[in-house]
Amino acid sequence: MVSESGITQREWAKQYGPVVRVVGPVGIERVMFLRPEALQKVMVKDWLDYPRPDFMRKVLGSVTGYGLLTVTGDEHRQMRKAMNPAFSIPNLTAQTDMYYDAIQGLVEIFASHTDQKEGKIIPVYEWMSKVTLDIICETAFGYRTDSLHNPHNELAEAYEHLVNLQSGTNLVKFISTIIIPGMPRFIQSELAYRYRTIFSYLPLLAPLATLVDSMHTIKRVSAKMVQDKIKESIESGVVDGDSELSGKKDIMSILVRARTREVGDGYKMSDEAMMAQVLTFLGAGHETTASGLAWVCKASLSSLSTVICLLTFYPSADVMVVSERPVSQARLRAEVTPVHTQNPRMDYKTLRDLQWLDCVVMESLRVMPPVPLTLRESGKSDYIDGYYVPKGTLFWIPIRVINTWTELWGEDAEAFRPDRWLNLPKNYNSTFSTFPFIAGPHACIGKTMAIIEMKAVLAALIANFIFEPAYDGQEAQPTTAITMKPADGMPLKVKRI
Ligand code: HEM
Repeated sequence: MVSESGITQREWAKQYGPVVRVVGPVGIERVMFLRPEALQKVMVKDWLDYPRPDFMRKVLGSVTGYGLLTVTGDEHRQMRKAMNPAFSIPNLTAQTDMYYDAIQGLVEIFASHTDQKEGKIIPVYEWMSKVTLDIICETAFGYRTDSLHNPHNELAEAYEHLVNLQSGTNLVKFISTIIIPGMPRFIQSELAYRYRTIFSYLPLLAPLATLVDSMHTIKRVSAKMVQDKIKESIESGVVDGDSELSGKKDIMSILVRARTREVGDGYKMSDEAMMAQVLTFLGAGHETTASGLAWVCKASLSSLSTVICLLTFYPSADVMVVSERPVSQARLRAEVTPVHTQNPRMDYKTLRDLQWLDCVVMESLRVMPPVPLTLRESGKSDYIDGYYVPKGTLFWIPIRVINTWTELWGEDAEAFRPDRWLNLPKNYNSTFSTFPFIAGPHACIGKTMAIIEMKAVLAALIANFIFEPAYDGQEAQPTTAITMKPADGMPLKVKRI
């Protein structure tokens, strides 16, 4: 069993093909399907019959609240309908400029840390985490965190502790405690917070001490953000019928304005649901984008690091051949620099239309998806892809395996090769051939925002800096847990251009 996320499943797919069934230690059946028709049935057509498993909702709920990421059925449908307008293209277009104060801060910090000759080794993931936290707080809540300049920002510190808990062992410990009846409610209580240090003395419960402590801070800050938004909307006299784009453009302001209208069948988002969305956006939209950016930096910012990265991820002779193709760095800088020089605050449309930037970001999300795997459970017995799947079966939705399936992407499927996006495989399916944001009613609501945000940060970095491996033989070290972040914080040598 390989510990890196999605790798074991990939080996199984290579050995057994697109349908794999595993019987676990206590007889629990797990299955994995790769073909588009099977994914279409489970994730799109019959999605209500294949919900997220209960334990997964409890784990996610304890960190991201009971918002869009955890609710299901009708409640999910209503909530999603209420939230979709806040993620519309016109709104994203209006929001893109809000990314740039944080991006400019990041560029200035990197510039002050580095020079043109020697460069300096910078823990890239740490800074990606700060810039994405500042961007999500600004765009989602109109709240200035400025964790880039404030190393002790309480929200940034709380998330750092929480994210550092991510490991396969901690996840197993956490799942086995969270399924105890009453536990999800208990760990959110004041009592658990007051006596949290006791957890650290009990090996199975030790990670809970950090979780309870961090979540207490995150919830306190989040509650203040929601209260401020509601107060602001009352003071500014939000009236029924205000359009999404009138007034403030952050997502919460739009949701507060949307509360003055019903989305049909009498649904209006409660204060509690608003609070859950804050936790959801912070939990789902921050670490994922930070990891995505860290991987794309490693994969694309210098031809040298691209070679090393390819050798590291995929140490095979084939890949070495691939890495000798004219690759990303020079091409990306040549594309981005003239546009960036004209206007460093590139708008939505410019970022969307830069072709090689798009290839690089999409290829990185394909090969190193920040969420490498998710789960579903069958609520009914049925045939899928010709196989009988009984009710109660656990499904791996093996995002990383789907993204690098040789049957579709060819023999070099695991190689980072952005130019494949200029000539997609004949049987490429835009919904099911790459799955970093999954598909169907539970598909990532922040997909377009995440891609545009990654492009904006990457474009600013590539126009200003050269990135190289921090040391000879540097290897990519993906963690194995819910998200796939670099275990070593991804140190890279950064030089000013
Ligand atoms: C590169 C960055 C991102 C990646 C790879 C990513 C990936 C995903 C994936 C795989 C899911 C489905 C999880 C499941 O159902 O098992 C998801 C759901 C979700 N994501 Fe993202 N995400 C990213 C960024 C964001 C951002 C920026 C936001 C918000 C601002 C966001 C908000 C959400 C929400 C609310 C859901 C739940 C959707 C629903 O069930 O209706 N994500 N994301």
